[in-house]
Amino acid sequence: MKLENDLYLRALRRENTERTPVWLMRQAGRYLPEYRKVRAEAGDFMTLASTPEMACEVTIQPLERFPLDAAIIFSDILTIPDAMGLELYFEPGEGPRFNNPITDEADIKALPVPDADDLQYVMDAISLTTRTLNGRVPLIGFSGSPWTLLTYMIENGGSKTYAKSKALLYKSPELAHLLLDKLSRSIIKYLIGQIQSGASAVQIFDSWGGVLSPADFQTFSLHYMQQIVDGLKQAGFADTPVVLFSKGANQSLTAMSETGCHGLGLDWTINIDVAKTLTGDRVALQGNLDPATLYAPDAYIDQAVKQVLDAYGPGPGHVFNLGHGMQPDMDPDKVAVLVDAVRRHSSR
Ligand SMILES: Cc1c2[nH]c(c1CCC(=O)O)Cc1[nH]c(c(CCC(=O)O)c1C)Cc1[nH]c(c(CCC(=O)O)c1C)Cc1[nH]c(c(C)c1CCC(=O)O)C2
Repeated sequence: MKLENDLYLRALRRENTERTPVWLMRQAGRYLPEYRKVRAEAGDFMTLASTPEMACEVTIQPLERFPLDAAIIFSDILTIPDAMGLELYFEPGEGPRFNNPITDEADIKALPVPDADDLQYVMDAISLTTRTLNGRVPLIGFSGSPWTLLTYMIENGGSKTYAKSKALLYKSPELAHLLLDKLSRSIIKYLIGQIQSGASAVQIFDSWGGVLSPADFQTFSLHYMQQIVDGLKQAGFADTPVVLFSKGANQSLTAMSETGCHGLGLDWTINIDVAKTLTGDRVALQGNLDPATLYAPDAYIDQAVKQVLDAYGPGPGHVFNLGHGMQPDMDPDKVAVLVDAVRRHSSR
């Protein structure tokens, strides 16, 4: 499909753009009253995510308010563990949980590697959203990284210490590798299905890559993201941009830039000019305003946006974003201020 606005894809390919494209992680969600309305009609999160008409509607909601340069399909990273049979649900106020958590070695050995068909509702949501967008902006597909999905599966939800996940890595590394390998094979199929359904680029959320030491990050996270980048290329999707976002893993940015991915997402704890030096001209960079900046007065947001743009400089390969996702208590009007600031300060 011919895109009316392909700034995001051109920036990921490090081509010159007339201004810096912008989208925001978690741009659809609870900070938008129109999201909360559809969410209430759906009843629970999985009904919302697995009903293509609803997923399409909430994907497009932020684009109706703000002139964003990309949409990201409304779904969740935990759809793969769900399709593996763990049965995802959300406990209000407690975050994600599984009805069938992993309890022992046999559970890991018995896990299937789902096909894209086993996540047909995601494929249907992507095709419907691509058709509805009708070329307005690119649609981003996504998945969790193998390591980040492992943590949710092993901890049965979020964690502060990742004690069970790390114990698995150190006590039973072969079992950890078996699980990470099953996850990366599932993710390759899932992302191929998403691209075939209409996604123009894919992002891998390695939200908890930063809780590993750099050496463990290499062995248990980056190695498997590399398999995914290679797997997509081998399957004939070398032209579809892949963005890796490992939060808190800035020490490994150079290694990540050597995987053959197109772009790296940055959290806000590194200056983007430093990241540029570490990654050379190998990748585009996405980021990296501290999301908490959205709690600041408008003039502060405006200047903070300008600082990130100035630090990156005028060269190609920058996609503006936050360093992590939007929070439910953020004010939508502040997003308008941010997006306007990116457009004004980056016009060339
Ligand atoms: C770690 C992670 C998850 N999910 C995701 C990540 C990686 C990104 C990150 O690091 O923030 C990814 C995700 N989750 C969601 C999206 C939608 C697309 C978008 O960015 O707009 C994306 C890209 C929707 C969602 N996924 C979820 C919500 C909120 C649930 C709701 O509306 O009830 C949304 C909008 C649920 C979810 N899903 C997850 C958590 C921790 C939660 C919050 C639980 C809670 O606070 O109750 C796991």
